[in-house]
Amino acid sequence: MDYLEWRHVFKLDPAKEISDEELERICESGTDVIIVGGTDNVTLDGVLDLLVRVRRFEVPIALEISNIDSVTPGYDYYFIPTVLNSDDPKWIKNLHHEAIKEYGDIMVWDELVAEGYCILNPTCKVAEVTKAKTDISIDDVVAYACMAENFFRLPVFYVEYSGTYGDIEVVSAVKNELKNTRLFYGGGITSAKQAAEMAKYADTVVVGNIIYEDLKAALATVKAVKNTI
Ligand SMILES: CC(C)=CCC/C(C)=C/CC/C(C)=C/CC/C(C)=C/CC/C(C)=C/CC/C(C)=C/CC/C(C)=C/COP(=O)(O)OP(=O)(O)O
Ligand SMILES: O=P(O)(O)OC[C@@H](O)CO
Ligand SMILES: [Mg+2]
Repeated sequence: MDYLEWRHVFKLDPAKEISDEELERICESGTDVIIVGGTDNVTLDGVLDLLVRVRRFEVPIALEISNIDSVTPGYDYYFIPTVLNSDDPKWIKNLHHEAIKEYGDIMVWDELVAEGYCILNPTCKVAEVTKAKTDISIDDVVAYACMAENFFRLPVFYVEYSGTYGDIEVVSAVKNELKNTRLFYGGGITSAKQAAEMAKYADTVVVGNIIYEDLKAALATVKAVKNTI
């Protein structure tokens, strides 16, 4: 699977506006993939609009499913989050159970990539929605990573600080733990310097909100990540 080689990801939120010119710069930036995803106001219209517009370019496109009503065929990959540090089974496995019961027969399993999320910014929307337990120690996070890799055998463990720059100690401890599962880091990257710092530990660095706030700064993260070994 190509995602094993991705170093840099731009995450586009289907609930937010982006002009054709800005989108072209993102798609032609040298990023490895565009992931389409967000927490709320994710609609089928928004998901289809980005699919059609990004398809004009060569970059692969993945949908990170946040609700079942906005899923459409046509994406290269489907990323399925399960929030390991949520206290509500809905976000760990119940929505997934419902989806598989309803659509299991038509699913193309090879296109699906399960992601074990550990959400660590207490004030972000996704933490609030999924009732994530964010006040946890580094040892707790490392244990979730170990669980993702060795117990559930998930291909991706996602350290999520959505909206705020994360703790490098946490990311580095998780990296030391993981052998096969890929480490995605996302949250609060606003500069090339921060992107390069996280790229020292994370296999894949995800850049989201800054696209909508400072496109030039967002574009600079691509080279920063790619140049970090
Ligand atoms: C070809 C075809 C149609 C195939 C698909 C078949 C199919 C139906 C497959 C579904 C398989 C399946 C098991 C689906 C699971 C369904 C589901 C709804 C699961 C729940 C996923 C989940 C836990 C969502 C919670 C939210 C979450 C973790 C979202 C990820 C994105 C994220 C963290 C965004 C960050 O938030 P953002 O919006 O950026 O925040 P700000 O606005 O504050 O920036
Ligand atoms: O939007 P930011 O804070 O860059 O976070 C990226 C991504 O991890 C969100 O799911
Ligand atoms: Mg966002």
